[in-house]
Amino acid sequence: MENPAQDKAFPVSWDMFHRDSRALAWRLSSEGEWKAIVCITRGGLVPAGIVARELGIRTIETVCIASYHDYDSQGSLKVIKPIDPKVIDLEDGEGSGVLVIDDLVDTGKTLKVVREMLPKAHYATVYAKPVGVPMVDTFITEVSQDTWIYFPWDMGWQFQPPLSKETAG
Ligand SMILES: O=P(O)(O)OC[C@H]1O[C@H](OP(=O)(O)OP(=O)(O)O)[C@H](O)[C@@H]1O
Ligand SMILES: O=c1[nH]c(=O)c2nc[nH]c2[nH]1
Ligand SMILES: [Mg+2]
Repeated sequence: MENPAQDKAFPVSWDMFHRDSRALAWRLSSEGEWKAIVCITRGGLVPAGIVARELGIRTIETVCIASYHDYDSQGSLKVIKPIDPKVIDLEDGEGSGVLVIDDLVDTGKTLKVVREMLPKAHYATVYAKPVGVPMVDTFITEVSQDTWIYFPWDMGWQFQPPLSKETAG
Protein backbone atom coordinates (compact mmCIF):
# COMPACT_ATOMS: atom_id res chain seq x y z
CA MET A 1 0.00 0.00 0.00
CA GLU A 2 1.23 3.46 -0.86
CA ASN A 3 2.97 5.30 1.95
CA PRO A 4 2.33 9.06 2.39
CA ALA A 5 6.04 9.53 3.20
CA GLN A 6 6.82 8.28 -0.34
CA ASP A 7 5.29 11.10 -2.33
CA LYS A 8 7.50 10.87 -5.43
CA ALA A 9 6.32 8.50 -8.14
CA PHE A 10 8.40 6.07 -10.21
CA PRO A 11 5.99 4.48 -12.68
CA VAL A 12 7.27 1.33 -14.36
CA SER A 13 5.84 0.06 -17.67
CA TRP A 14 5.84 -3.62 -18.73
CA ASP A 15 8.58 -2.88 -21.27
CA MET A 16 10.71 -1.17 -18.67
CA PHE A 17 10.19 -3.97 -16.17
CA HIS A 18 11.08 -6.61 -18.77
CA ARG A 19 14.24 -4.71 -19.79
CA ASP A 20 15.31 -4.17 -16.15
CA SER A 21 14.61 -7.82 -15.24
CA ARG A 22 16.70 -8.95 -18.22
CA ALA A 23 19.47 -6.62 -17.06
CA LEU A 24 19.25 -8.31 -13.65
CA ALA A 25 19.54 -11.74 -15.31
CA TRP A 26 22.56 -10.55 -17.29
CA ARG A 27 24.31 -9.36 -14.13
CA LEU A 28 23.44 -12.55 -12.24
CA SER A 29 24.76 -14.72 -15.08
CA SER A 30 28.32 -13.82 -14.11
CA GLU A 31 27.79 -14.04 -10.35
CA GLY A 32 27.34 -17.76 -9.84
CA GLU A 33 26.01 -21.15 -10.90
CA TRP A 34 22.41 -21.13 -9.79
CA LYS A 35 20.71 -24.39 -8.84
CA ALA A 36 17.32 -22.91 -8.01
CA ILE A 37 15.32 -19.72 -7.68
CA VAL A 38 13.23 -18.88 -4.66
CA CYS A 39 10.82 -16.07 -5.45
CA ILE A 40 9.20 -13.96 -2.80
CA THR A 41 5.50 -13.70 -3.59
CA ARG A 42 3.82 -11.95 -4.95
CA GLY A 43 6.02 -9.24 -6.46
CA GLY A 44 8.94 -11.61 -7.02
CA LEU A 45 6.92 -13.91 -9.30
CA VAL A 46 7.26 -11.74 -12.41
CA PRO A 47 11.03 -11.02 -12.30
CA ALA A 48 11.69 -14.64 -11.24
CA GLY A 49 9.97 -15.90 -14.41
CA ILE A 50 12.05 -13.59 -16.60
CA VAL A 51 15.34 -14.44 -14.86
CA ALA A 52 14.55 -18.19 -14.92
CA ARG A 53 13.93 -18.01 -18.68
CA GLU A 54 17.13 -16.08 -19.34
CA LEU A 55 19.36 -18.26 -17.18
CA GLY A 56 17.74 -21.62 -17.98
CA ILE A 57 16.77 -22.31 -14.36
CA ARG A 58 13.91 -24.79 -14.00
CA THR A 59 13.74 -25.33 -10.25
CA ILE A 60 11.58 -22.49 -8.98
CA GLU A 61 10.23 -22.32 -5.45
CA THR A 62 8.17 -19.70 -3.62
CA VAL A 63 8.28 -18.23 -0.17
CA CYS A 64 4.93 -16.60 0.53
CA ILE A 65 4.98 -13.57 2.77
CA ALA A 66 2.13 -11.19 3.62
CA SER A 67 2.64 -7.87 5.30
CA TYR A 68 -0.12 -6.37 7.36
CA HIS A 69 -0.45 -2.67 6.74
CA ASP A 70 -1.27 -0.19 9.45
CA TYR A 71 -2.18 3.34 8.35
CA ASP A 72 -0.53 2.75 4.96
CA SER A 73 2.87 1.77 6.33
CA GLN A 74 4.33 -1.74 6.49
CA GLY A 75 3.31 -3.62 9.60
CA SER A 76 4.24 -7.13 10.73
CA LEU A 77 5.24 -9.83 8.27
CA LYS A 78 3.72 -13.31 8.21
CA VAL A 79 5.25 -16.29 6.42
CA ILE A 80 2.24 -17.99 4.83
CA LYS A 81 4.31 -20.70 3.09
CA PRO A 82 7.93 -21.45 3.98
CA ILE A 83 10.59 -22.69 1.55
CA ASP A 84 10.37 -26.40 0.66
CA PRO A 85 13.12 -28.32 2.56
CA LYS A 86 14.05 -29.99 -0.78
CA VAL A 87 15.24 -26.60 -2.02
CA ILE A 88 16.89 -25.66 1.27
CA ASP A 89 18.79 -28.97 1.23
CA LEU A 90 20.05 -28.67 -2.38
CA GLU A 91 23.61 -27.98 -1.24
CA ASP A 92 24.57 -27.06 2.33
CA GLY A 93 21.15 -26.44 3.88
CA GLU A 94 21.88 -22.72 4.06
CA GLY A 95 21.09 -21.62 0.53
CA SER A 96 24.44 -21.75 -1.29
CA GLY A 97 23.71 -21.75 -5.03
CA VAL A 98 20.16 -20.48 -4.53
CA LEU A 99 18.98 -17.20 -5.99
CA VAL A 100 16.28 -15.35 -4.03
CA ILE A 101 14.36 -12.86 -6.17
CA ASP A 102 11.97 -10.04 -5.36
CA ASP A 103 10.73 -7.04 -7.32
CA LEU A 104 12.14 -4.48 -4.89
CA VAL A 105 13.70 -3.91 -1.52
CA ASP A 106 12.39 -0.93 0.46
CA THR A 107 13.01 -1.14 4.22
CA GLY A 108 14.68 -4.54 3.85
CA LYS A 109 12.30 -6.20 6.35
CA THR A 110 11.08 -8.80 3.84
CA LEU A 111 14.59 -9.83 2.76
CA LYS A 112 15.70 -9.97 6.40
CA VAL A 113 13.01 -12.59 7.15
CA VAL A 114 14.10 -14.71 4.16
CA ARG A 115 17.82 -14.28 4.95
CA GLU A 116 17.12 -15.98 8.28
CA MET A 117 15.86 -19.02 6.30
CA LEU A 118 18.66 -19.08 3.69
CA PRO A 119 21.68 -17.13 5.02
CA LYS A 120 24.03 -18.17 2.19
CA ALA A 121 21.67 -17.54 -0.73
CA HIS A 122 22.21 -14.69 -3.19
CA TYR A 123 19.57 -11.95 -2.89
CA ALA A 124 18.51 -10.03 -6.00
CA THR A 125 15.88 -7.38 -6.68
CA VAL A 126 15.12 -5.26 -9.72
CA TYR A 127 14.74 -2.02 -7.74
CA ALA A 128 16.15 -0.89 -4.40
CA LYS A 129 15.70 1.98 -1.97
CA PRO A 130 18.70 3.12 0.14
CA VAL A 131 17.53 1.74 3.51
CA GLY A 132 17.15 -1.73 1.99
CA VAL A 133 20.38 -1.78 -0.04
CA PRO A 134 22.44 -3.54 2.71
CA MET A 135 20.02 -6.49 2.52
CA VAL A 136 20.39 -7.11 -1.24
CA ASP A 137 23.41 -8.53 -3.12
CA THR A 138 22.44 -7.50 -6.67
CA PHE A 139 19.93 -4.94 -7.96
CA ILE A 140 19.53 -2.84 -11.10
CA THR A 141 18.08 0.58 -10.28
CA GLU A 142 18.10 2.57 -7.04
CA VAL A 143 15.34 5.09 -6.30
CA SER A 144 15.17 7.47 -3.35
CA GLN A 145 13.49 6.40 -0.12
CA ASP A 146 10.69 8.94 -0.58
CA THR A 147 9.70 7.39 -3.92
CA TRP A 148 6.85 4.94 -4.47
CA ILE A 149 7.43 2.47 -7.31
CA TYR A 150 4.28 1.78 -9.36
CA PHE A 151 4.46 -1.65 -10.98
CA PRO A 152 2.63 -2.37 -14.25
CA TRP A 153 0.49 -5.16 -12.74
CA ASP A 154 -0.94 -2.64 -10.25
CA MET A 155 -1.76 -0.01 -12.89
CA GLY A 156 -4.41 0.69 -15.52
CA TRP A 157 -5.08 3.20 -18.27
CA GLN A 158 -6.47 6.50 -17.01
CA PHE A 159 -7.12 9.96 -18.46
CA GLN A 160 -4.32 12.39 -17.54
CA PRO A 161 -5.37 16.03 -17.14
CA PRO A 162 -3.10 18.53 -18.95
CA LEU A 163 -0.55 20.48 -16.91
CA SER A 164 -2.39 23.75 -17.68
CA LYS A 165 -5.77 24.41 -16.04
CA GLU A 166 -7.39 24.63 -19.49
CA THR A 167 -10.13 22.03 -19.99
CA ALA A 168 -9.05 19.28 -22.36
CA GLY A 169 -11.20 18.20 -25.26
O1 LIG B 1 11.78 -4.08 1.86
P1 LIG B 1 10.40 -4.09 2.41
O2 LIG B 1 10.06 -2.83 3.17
O3 LIG B 1 10.08 -5.32 3.19
O4 LIG B 1 9.38 -4.02 1.18
C1 LIG B 1 9.55 -4.76 0.00
C2 LIG B 1 8.45 -5.76 -0.18
O5 LIG B 1 7.18 -5.07 -0.24
C3 LIG B 1 6.47 -5.51 -1.40
O6 LIG B 1 5.74 -6.68 -1.16
P2 LIG B 1 4.36 -6.68 -0.37
O7 LIG B 1 4.61 -7.10 1.04
O8 LIG B 1 3.67 -5.36 -0.54
O9 LIG B 1 3.51 -7.83 -1.02
P3 LIG B 1 3.29 -8.33 -2.51
O10 LIG B 1 4.63 -8.71 -3.05
O11 LIG B 1 2.39 -9.49 -2.35
O12 LIG B 1 2.68 -7.21 -3.28
C4 LIG B 1 7.57 -5.86 -2.39
O13 LIG B 1 7.09 -6.79 -3.36
C5 LIG B 1 8.64 -6.49 -1.52
O14 LIG B 1 8.40 -7.87 -1.32
O1 LIG C 1 4.34 -1.38 -5.25
C1 LIG C 1 5.15 -1.09 -4.34
N1 LIG C 1 5.98 -0.01 -4.49
C2 LIG C 1 6.88 0.39 -3.55
O2 LIG C 1 7.60 1.38 -3.73
C3 LIG C 1 6.93 -0.41 -2.36
N2 LIG C 1 7.67 -0.34 -1.21
C4 LIG C 1 7.29 -1.36 -0.43
N3 LIG C 1 6.34 -2.09 -1.05
C5 LIG C 1 6.09 -1.52 -2.24
N4 LIG C 1 5.21 -1.85 -3.21
MG1 LIG D 1 6.50 -8.51 -2.16
